[in-house]
Amino acid sequence: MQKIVIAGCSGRMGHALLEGVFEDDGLELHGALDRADSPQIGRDAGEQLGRKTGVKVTADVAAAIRGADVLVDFTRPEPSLEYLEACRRAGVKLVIGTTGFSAGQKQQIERAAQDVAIVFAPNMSVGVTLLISLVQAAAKVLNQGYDVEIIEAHHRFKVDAPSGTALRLGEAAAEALGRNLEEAAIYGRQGVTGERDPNTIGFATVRGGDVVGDHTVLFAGIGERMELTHKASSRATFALGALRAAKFLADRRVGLYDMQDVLGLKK
Ligand SMILES: NC(=O)C1=CN([C@@H]2O[C@H](COP(=O)(O)OP(=O)(O)OC[C@H]3O[C@@H](n4cnc5c(N)ncnc54)[C@H](OP(=O)(O)O)[C@@H]3O)[C@@H](O)[C@H]2O)C=CC1
Ligand SMILES: O=C(O)C1=N[C@H](C(=O)O)C[C@H](O)C1
Repeated sequence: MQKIVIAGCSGRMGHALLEGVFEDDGLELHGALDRADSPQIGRDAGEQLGRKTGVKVTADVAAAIRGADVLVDFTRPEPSLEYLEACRRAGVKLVIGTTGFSAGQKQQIERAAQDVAIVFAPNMSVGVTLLISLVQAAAKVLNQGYDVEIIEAHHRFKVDAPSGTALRLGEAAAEALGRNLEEAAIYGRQGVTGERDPNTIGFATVRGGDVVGDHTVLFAGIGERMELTHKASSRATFALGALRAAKFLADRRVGLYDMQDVLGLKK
């Protein structure tokens, strides 16, 4: 039985993860973290889902992870890095699904992975993990005369843009095309922009309503265009992927992994 701590347990993904843990006989809810000023602190972690778990929501990370196997984090970059350091010190493995990290913050995660095993991925769904490989394959063939544009749509509550997934898809395309995404990326256009630079990779962001998460990678040439699209219709897909990642970590002591490692898609 793997002992799981859920960080951000009162959030949208927190609830999906709790449901996933309740339905999995191989997993046990060991701890539940939320922000110190959350009204859920001190309440049973299952209360909002009509369940009694015996685990109280806390902001005390050291107490929550004591004796745990894996912390699963879907929060914000700042608390995520705080949990990362606590887990590194305590030898507790991590699944990090949070997005919106800066380059420096991502390096902090890389460094921590020298001491503890971590799965870090901006999208834990099987479909998007496969999409990353498909984009790499497509970009290698459509490497001349095709403009690459990435379009994503999410719910009105999302706080970071472009999505972590869109950025990862951009990295996959850039790598396959021999480009550096930092130099190639164009985040939105306005005014007299001039003709499109063929070396760029464009990003377009849509926010509205309850869209769970849509991503399209467009390869647009003269006379044809190809679109690779993934649409998530439930957060359960991300939660199941994250819990699969937690199980993958059972046999790993240190190292930084992504969902392609978890699904065995790396050559
Ligand atoms: N990798 C993947 O597959 C996926 C990644 N994500 C990412 O996961 C993250 C969370 O998404 P979502 O669940 O929709 O977001 P929510 O806002 O619904 O949940 C975030 C949770 O983190 C808590 N939180 C926020 N700020 C702090 C803080 N300073 N300290 C401690 N806890 C805090 C929130 O508490 P409170 O409600 O009290 O503010 C809440 O419980 C985002 O970065 C999102 O992009 C989302 C879906 C899939
Ligand atoms: O915030 C969300 O909801 C999601 N965030 C992730 C991202 O930024 O890529 C993954 C998913 O699309 C949902």
